[in-house]
Amino acid sequence: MKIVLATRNKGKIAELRRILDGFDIVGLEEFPEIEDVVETGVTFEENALLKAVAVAKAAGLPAVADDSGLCVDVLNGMPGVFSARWSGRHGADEANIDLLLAQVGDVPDHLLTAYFACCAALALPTGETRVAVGTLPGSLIRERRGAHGFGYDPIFVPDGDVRTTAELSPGEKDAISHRGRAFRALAPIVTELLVTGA
Ligand SMILES: O=c1nc[nH]c2c1ncn2[C@H]1C[C@H](O)[C@@H](COP(=O)(O)OP(=O)(O)OP(=O)(O)O)O1
Ligand SMILES: [Mg+2]
Repeated sequence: MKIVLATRNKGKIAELRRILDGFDIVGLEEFPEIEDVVETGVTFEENALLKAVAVAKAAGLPAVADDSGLCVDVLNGMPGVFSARWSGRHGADEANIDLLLAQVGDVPDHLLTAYFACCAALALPTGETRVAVGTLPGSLIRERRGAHGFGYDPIFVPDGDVRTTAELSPGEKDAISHRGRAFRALAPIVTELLVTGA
């Protein structure tokens, strides 16, 4: 059974196609008529469900969506659900990083703890839904390092490593990432719902 990947973020698409290896994934590029979903929620779960439900209904197929972001402790969890549009323009990764680093410019290094969060959502055309979450704890650095990944990866060092998530190989990132954790938790739920209808 085909599953639509309800995201237009190229970095996520690459990761999710690896993580959901074995599922029959079709991209949103096969549904050019489906409009972007406005992310009006204030939690990752709300936005992930908005995206999955809208695409499942529009495509008439099961859809999975990801809503994710970077939560910085000294900023009380911001940018959080606003991560993609933190600098005011959606998906402007470099401007988002610049603004975030300016905001923590006077914060001592040892207080730069943060975590990535992801909510993975599945929706059926009937409106039935499931969600799973994953997080990756770490801390921020003030200079960009690494060329892999996307978004805030060049300034995020996961706990237990000295490299940024942009310096990890794709497989290393998938193994520990918030997205890997969320979608590996969702995968058996997808199988159960699609195969057995339970
Ligand atoms: O592993 C990650 N490594 C680095 N940065 C990340 C990661 N995961 C999320 N992020 C950041 C990127 C973006 O600033 C925001 C996601 O925002 P989010 O609304 O979920 O995605 P999006 O609008 O780009 O695509 P879409 O909504 O179509 O799935 O968090
Ligand atoms: Mg988005």
